[in-house]
Amino acid sequence: MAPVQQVVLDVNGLRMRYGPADVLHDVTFQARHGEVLALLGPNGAGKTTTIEILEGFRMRSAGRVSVLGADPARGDERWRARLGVVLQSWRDHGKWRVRELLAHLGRYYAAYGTAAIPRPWDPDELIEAVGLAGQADKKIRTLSGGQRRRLDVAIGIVGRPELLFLDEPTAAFDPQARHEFHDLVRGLVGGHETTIVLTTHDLDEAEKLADRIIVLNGGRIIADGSAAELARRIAGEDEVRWVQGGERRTHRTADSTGFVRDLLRRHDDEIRELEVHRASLEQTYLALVRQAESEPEASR
Ligand SMILES: Nc1ncnc2c1ncn2[C@@H]1O[C@H](COP(=O)(O)OP(=O)(O)OP(=O)(O)O)[C@@H](O)[C@H]1O
Repeated sequence: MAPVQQVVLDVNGLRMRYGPADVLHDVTFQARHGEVLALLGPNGAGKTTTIEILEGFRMRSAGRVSVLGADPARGDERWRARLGVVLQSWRDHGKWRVRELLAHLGRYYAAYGTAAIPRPWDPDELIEAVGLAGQADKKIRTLSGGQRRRLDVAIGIVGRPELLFLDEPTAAFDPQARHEFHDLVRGLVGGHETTIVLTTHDLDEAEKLADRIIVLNGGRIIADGSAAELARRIAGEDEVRWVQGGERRTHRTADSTGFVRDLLRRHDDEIRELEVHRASLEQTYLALVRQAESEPEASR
C-alpha cells in the first residue's frame, strides 16, 4: 500500500472580509507533504490574501486553518522557523553583501535545527544552489533584478523550510533565469521534501512545476486538480495541423487520435508536417474563468 502523505496545509471554510467587502468565500483545500501547489487566478482573486493568512501575516475573518499542525494566527517562533516566505518584492538590504546577509539571517534558524533537518543551510552551498556563486561578495544593491530575485529565494529557504510560500517568484525573470529557477524548485522538492505553495500568472510555470493547481476567482475556488485533470474537465478540442498538396490545413477535434488515424489511412503519401496541439493550460484556465464569471452569483 502506498504511504499516506501527511497533510501539511488544511484550510476549511476560510473567509476574509475587508470592511464591507467579502474577498474570500468558503475557501477549502489541503496540501500534502512534498506537493507543489499553484494558486492561479485573475488580479484581485484573493491569492495573496490567502497566502498571507497561511503565513500568519493576516488575520482571517472565519474558517479553520492548520499549517504544519498549528493555527497560523497563533504560530510561535519554532513554528515560524519551519516556514519559508518569498514575498513579491523586498528592497531593504542594499548595503549588505550576499554571503554576509545569508550567514546573518541563517543564525536565527540554528536553534531550530533537528537531526533530520539541520538548520540553517550553509551560506556557500545555498549561494551555489541558487546560482549566485559569482555574486557572493557583492553588495546587494549592485545585483540585477533576476539576481536579486534569486537572493530573495535564498533568503526564503536559508532555514530549510518544510513549507515554502512563493508569491509570483519569477515575475521579473528572463527565460534562462526562469528555467534555472524551475530546476531549483524541483531540486528543493526532490531533495529536501519541501512542500511549496506558489502564486503565479505564468501558466506555463504552473504546468511545469505544480502537482496541483487551484484556480481562484472572485474569492472562490473554481477548480482544483492537476493540469491534466483541469483540461479534462473543460474537454477542450485538440488542433490537428498538416500540409497536404502544398497547402496548410487545420482541423479541431475532440478525438485527435481517431482523426489522424483516418487522415493517414486515406492520404498517407500526401501528408507532411503533421502536428497535434492539445488544449493548453492557458486555454483551460481562460475557459474556467469565463465560465465562472458567466454564472449568476446566486448559483455559486
Ligand atoms: N488591505 C486591504 N484592504 C482592503 N481590501 C484589500 C486589502 N488587501 C486586498 N484587498 C482586496 O482583496 C481582494 C483580493 O486581493 P489579493 O491581493 O488577495 O488578490 P490577488 O489574487 O493576490 O491579486 P494579484 O494577482 O493582483 O496580486 C482585492 O479585491 C483587493 O482589492
